[in-house]
Amino acid sequence: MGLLQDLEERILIGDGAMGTLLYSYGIDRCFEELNVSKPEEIKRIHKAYVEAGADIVQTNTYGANFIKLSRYGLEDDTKRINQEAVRIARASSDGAYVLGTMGGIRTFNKNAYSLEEIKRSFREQLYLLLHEEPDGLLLETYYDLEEAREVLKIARKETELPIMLNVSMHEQGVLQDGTPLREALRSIAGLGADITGINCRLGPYHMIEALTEVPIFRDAYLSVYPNSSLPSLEGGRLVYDTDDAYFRESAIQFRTQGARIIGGCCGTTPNHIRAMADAVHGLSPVTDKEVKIRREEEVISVRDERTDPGLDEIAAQKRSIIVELDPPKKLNFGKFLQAAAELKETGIEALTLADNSLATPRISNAACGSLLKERLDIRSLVHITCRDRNIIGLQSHLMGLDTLGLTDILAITGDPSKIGDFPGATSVYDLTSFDLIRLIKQFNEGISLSGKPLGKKTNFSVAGAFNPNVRHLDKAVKRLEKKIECGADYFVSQPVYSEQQLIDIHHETKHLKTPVYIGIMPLTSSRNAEFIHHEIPGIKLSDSIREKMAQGGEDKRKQKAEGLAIAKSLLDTACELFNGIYLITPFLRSDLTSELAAYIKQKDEKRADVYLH
Ligand SMILES: Cc1cc2nc3c(=O)[nH]c(=O)nc-3n(C[C@H](O)[C@H](O)[C@H](O)COP(=O)(O)OP(=O)(O)OC[C@H]3O[C@@H](n4cnc5c(N)ncnc54)[C@H](O)[C@@H]3O)c2cc1C
Ligand code: MET
Ligand SMILES: [Zn+2]
Repeated sequence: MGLLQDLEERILIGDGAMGTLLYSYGIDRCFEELNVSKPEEIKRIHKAYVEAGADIVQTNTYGANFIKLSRYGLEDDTKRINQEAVRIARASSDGAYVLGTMGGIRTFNKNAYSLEEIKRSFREQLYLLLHEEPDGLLLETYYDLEEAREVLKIARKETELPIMLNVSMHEQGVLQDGTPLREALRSIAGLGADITGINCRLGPYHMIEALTEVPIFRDAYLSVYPNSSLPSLEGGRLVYDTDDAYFRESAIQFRTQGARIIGGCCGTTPNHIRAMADAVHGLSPVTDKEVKIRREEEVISVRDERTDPGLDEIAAQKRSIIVELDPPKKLNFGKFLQAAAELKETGIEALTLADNSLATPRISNAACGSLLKERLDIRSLVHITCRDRNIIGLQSHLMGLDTLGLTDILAITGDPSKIGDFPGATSVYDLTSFDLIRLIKQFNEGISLSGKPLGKKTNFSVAGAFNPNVRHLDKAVKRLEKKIECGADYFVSQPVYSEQQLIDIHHETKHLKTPVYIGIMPLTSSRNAEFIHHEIPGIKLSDSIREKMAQGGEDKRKQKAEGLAIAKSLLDTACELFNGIYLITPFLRSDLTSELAAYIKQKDEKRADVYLH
């Protein structure tokens, strides 16, 4: 009898975790490779599950695909690892069905691998498994519905063997893109999976609750493979609680919810499987159930009114000056506040607050922005890098900024940590700057990264970074276009040190509908000029600028005067071409940027005079 005919009659028991039982071989090693190096061990585990009552065993091939094996340099062994896996499972199955297992690749980050790469890797493993003639396929732990659908289409085309596809929920009843579980499973059944359900990430409680909202489909059986519990971290290892009695009770409830295959995922052991097999032994499958109607989706229409126009809106209409003032590296806040107050007097629109620029810790810019707002009524443009926070931290930070009323954000990748004070520090990069811009705009719709309602729509206006100091300006502009597609409202550029470059940038960006704040940073000394010329990638100062700065010698007043004269000359051109001016304060020298801001104001007033008379 085949698996599907058997399922018509009765509930079948799946096996439990493989990976968890192999932790003793080292948490960072490739468990699938053990099919080749320790086949007896894998056999022992399969046998233990069959003895415990599993009707179905899955091959130890969860990550035996090109993408995952290449993390261990084992991609050339894909064939052998998969071949051996089916043979081992068959040899230890004692008549239980053997399913060739393939695991999902994508987690929350769709960009980590392209769909094409995933499909190629999947196809290879699929053919290898099918060649060994398993009794069916198990596609499991799919967090990403798009990926699940795509690989299922491939598998369905290639084989008539039974296919089970299990997704993993982001949270109870919802996938990571916000799709309700019910819809996700329905769509999988619609693509021809014979069995569909859930596995991993959550334990029995949330899976039972989630299944109450899922009907018993006509065209596919339901499956459920819970984790044993939430894991805790002990001595660098994930440790799961085990409670067989709880699993016995849970199996009864899975049956009530219409599950036709009941197994276990991470943390489960043969004891859990035995408990569940005993619990449903001899009980007929449930074919009818009352489906809980999902509570109405929370409708979010609340949005705080914005009191100020966005910095993009201002620059679209008139001169707008923003000034970067880096949060202090030390806990003395006085000089920073004093500089901010001085700059405020010049009538600038906002201060921009870097996020640990040059990968060096500074006082949190959210704290600085909040203080500036409260004490000096200054608007802040808060930079956010993708370097220092994972997607949990980034979302928490965004919620915090909204709570503090800091609604202007510059979304950037961040300087590489190896240039900073802590060269060995890990860099997170869960998101790219494109993803971060998209995420912020999603917050403006009141929706978190996972598609969960935030209870309120945020009101962020988002800038992207623009680095024109590259060999191919057109490529940099293409990045801007992509950032606009992601939702960027305007751009803020790296400093520019040549009039011709200002003209070129204007020419290349004037088709964009979003304003550009062009960066101008006064030079402070000849050494500073030489450093920028030789050590900052992409920036080349003209000979005449370097000579002028060199003429200042060691005389601080002369240096200042030269630096300001050069910046003013650049501003003469920049102000003709761009409404948005971004002045960068070097080393908290707000005397320099204050003077430049005043210079622009004066020029603009003069120009208005000319225009009026
Ligand atoms: C206005 C401004 C403010 C900044 N503030 C901070 C800050 O507060 N904290 C901080 O740590 N860093 C800051 N940076 C530095 C910035 O994060 C780094 O320069 C980073 O390497 C580039 O990030 P991005 O967001 O500008 O570029 P992205 O467009 O996200 O670029 C990401 C990657 O692509 C590369 N790239 C960009 N353009 C091109 C191109 N044309 N061709 C090929 N490759 C390209 C970049 O080198 C980078 O590796 C700031 C930069 C700017 C312009
Ligand atoms: N079924 C596989 C195992 O138990 C994968 C579980 S989900 C990461 O190892
Ligand atoms: Zn799992």
